[in-house]
Amino acid sequence: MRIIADENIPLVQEFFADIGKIKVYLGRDIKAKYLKEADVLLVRSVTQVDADLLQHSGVRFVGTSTIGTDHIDLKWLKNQKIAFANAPGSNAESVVEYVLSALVYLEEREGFELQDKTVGIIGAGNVGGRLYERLHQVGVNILINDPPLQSKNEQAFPESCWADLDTLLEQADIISLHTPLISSGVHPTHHLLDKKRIQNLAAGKIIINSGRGAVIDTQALKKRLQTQEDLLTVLDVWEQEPHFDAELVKLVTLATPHIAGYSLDGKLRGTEMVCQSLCQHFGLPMRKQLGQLIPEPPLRKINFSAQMLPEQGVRTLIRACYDVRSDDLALRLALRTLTPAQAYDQLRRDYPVRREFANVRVELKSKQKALAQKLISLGFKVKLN
Ligand SMILES: NC(=O)c1ccc[n+]([C@@H]2O[C@H](COP(=O)([O-])OP(=O)(O)OC[C@H]3O[C@@H](n4cnc5c(N)ncnc54)[C@H](O)[C@@H]3O)[C@@H](O)[C@H]2O)c1
Ligand SMILES: O=C(O)[C@H](O)[C@H](O)COP(=O)(O)O
Repeated sequence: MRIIADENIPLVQEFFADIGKIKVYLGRDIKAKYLKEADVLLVRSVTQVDADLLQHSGVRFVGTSTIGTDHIDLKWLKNQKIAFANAPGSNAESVVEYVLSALVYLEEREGFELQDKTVGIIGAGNVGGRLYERLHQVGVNILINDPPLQSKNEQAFPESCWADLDTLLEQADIISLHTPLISSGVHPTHHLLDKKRIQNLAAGKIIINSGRGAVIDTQALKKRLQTQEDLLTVLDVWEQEPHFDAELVKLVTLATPHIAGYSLDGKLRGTEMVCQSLCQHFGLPMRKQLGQLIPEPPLRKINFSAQMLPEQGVRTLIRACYDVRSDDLALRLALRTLTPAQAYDQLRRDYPVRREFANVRVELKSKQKALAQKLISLGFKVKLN
């Protein structure tokens, strides 16, 4: 089997070398001419997969080791009977940890307690649903907007959580977007936060977008931020990536180059899931397991003394695992010398190893039960001594 793959798929050789002959390219450089003889195409989100790329190829299976599929022409693949797999949920935990890191930063900077705020989650699937679980367990009030899910399964969340979009935008202090990018149909998400909704947002709201850039009309957001500096904004995703608006970066509170899902655990889960789907499709045995291949985390254990207060403990740990400020700073520094597209590709290619909270075992004294409960709710492993 001949496999063409994005070189930024981690452990691509380890997972796929015994299945076929692999040739890797930069995702943006994968061209139709390289695919003529190929059977399998493995991509990430930067490769547009459509008729232009595949119509003269022999590709029978396309895998994207990402959650999002807006870079894939799914309808065309289906019509051509080309098998397809993505990696649902693979990096959902990583995105949730990104949001938590942003929230603890904003909490400290702005001097509020998350427990006193209402968080509105728009899109409550793998990412939004997990975020709900984490925040709900630590006592945060939550509203949810997800019409497709609500119509399928009203019981997915308590009745009091469901809100229509405009009610959520009005009542939530913090709004976190986790929908796919959908441009047509009954529930499109393209510019879901349009000019009018952005203008109507009350001062002081926090907007976090780690879904897809074009779910917000970012030109309207830019205008609002230029005229009234009264919103706090965290943007991981942008319109027109990688050619995003560097002026908008200057106006937002935290700006990162689409790395919310970039924990090593999340990326590797994506590789493994696509490998599993490929093996299943071709009736091959799955010889590799992530558990055998994933490296040891750099931080494995943290020991807190009895003096550690719950709030301080939570912040310290979240930052020890992942501090979103470092990604924000790296982007702002890179933009001093590079174009947005150069900065975007370079920072994502050279992304430092980031591991998920569950890799860290926190040792506490047996009387620190309140802190233990909070940490478990946020995804850490805890041992009481
Ligand atoms: N920034 C990153 O690094 C990163 C990482 C992973 C995923 N993502 C993005 O986040 C998206 C969500 O990921 P997920 O794993 O939760 O996907 P998912 O498919 O599990 O959940 C998406 C949810 O959005 C809901 N939805 C669809 N249209 C909606 C609408 N108009 N209004 C409100 N809700 C709507 C769906 O019903 C679903 O419940 C992905 O599609 C991807 O675009 C970004
Ligand atoms: O959809 C996803 O899984 C994420 O957006 C993912 O993190 C994108 O990563 P990329 O493929 O752009 O490297």
